Amino acid sequence: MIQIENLTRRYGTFTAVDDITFTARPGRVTGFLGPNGAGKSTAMRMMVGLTTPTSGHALVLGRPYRALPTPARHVGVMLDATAQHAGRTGRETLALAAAMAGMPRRAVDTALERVGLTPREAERRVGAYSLGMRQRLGLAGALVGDPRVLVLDEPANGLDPAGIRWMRGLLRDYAADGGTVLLSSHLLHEVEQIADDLVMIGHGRIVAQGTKEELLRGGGTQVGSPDRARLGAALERAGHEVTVRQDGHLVTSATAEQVARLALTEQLLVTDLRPSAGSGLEEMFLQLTAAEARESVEVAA
Ligand SMILES: Nc1ncnc2c1ncn2[C@@H]1O[C@H](COP(=O)(O)OP(=O)(O)OP(=O)(O)O)[C@@H](O)[C@H]1O
Repeated sequence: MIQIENLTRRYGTFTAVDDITFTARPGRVTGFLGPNGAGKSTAMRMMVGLTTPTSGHALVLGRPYRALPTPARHVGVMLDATAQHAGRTGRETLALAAAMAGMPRRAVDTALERVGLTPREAERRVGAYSLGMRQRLGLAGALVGDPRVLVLDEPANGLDPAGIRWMRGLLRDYAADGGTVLLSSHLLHEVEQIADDLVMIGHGRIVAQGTKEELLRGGGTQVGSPDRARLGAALERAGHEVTVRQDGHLVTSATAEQVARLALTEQLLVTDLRPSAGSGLEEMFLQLTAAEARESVEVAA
């Protein structure tokens, strides 16, 4: 379990992480999603004691990370897979991580097996690894202490679709055994494939959070109609939120059935009616982050 409460980090007058609160639960993979510069890495660094919060706190397994005895036995951390020492072999890198976690040497082989690096690959220098192999090695380093919690910054970066599927399987199994996984990404399709719960941030602030299903449901209904203006007005009179998309479709908080009933009552023609979630999390993510950007422009103005 990771509990983040009112976590804030300022650099001078710039607020990188702005009062975020969420919980990553055991048995779940939580995706921490946001565009570049949204504050994900800063928040994760605060979770693992590398950056001091300006205010608020982050608890891992009920304690601040720094108060955990032998933290690597409790929390597996991968912040930057490209930062590994290029001159060491994969096995040496893991042997060091295992020693620091106070784990026996066989933990190295177990971790290598878990991430699918062969003994031969493990004998090669990290400098010769592809980005995908480095991600696997980074993940092995996080797993070597057999922790109950994983904090992974952009773990899918550089993985091909088969690699992403593999990682999804690994993290799902880990969560199914009761583990807690928090992973960040700036790519929606990655998180969509891997996570159960989502926390989206933009400009340091949380713009949406919930289960993936909840957030998809929250996408509303899209409707096409030659009587768009009248249908939009009728939906608003009935208390539903309505926005007009660039392609002229309405997106409303009403369900498809509510739209259909209203159109029938009002004698309006509907030419397209479907859950807006069909357009994927991506549109919602873009809308949310765009809204966040507009808001900060307004605040700044
Ligand atoms: N030490 C620092 N001093 C000043 N500003 C910083 C510092 N660390 C981060 N920032 C700023 O905080 C903001 C958030 O950065 P952060 O790296 O947390 O974002 P991110 O969501 O992880 O982005 P990315 O996906 O690009 O890694 C950025 O504008 C960054 O420039």
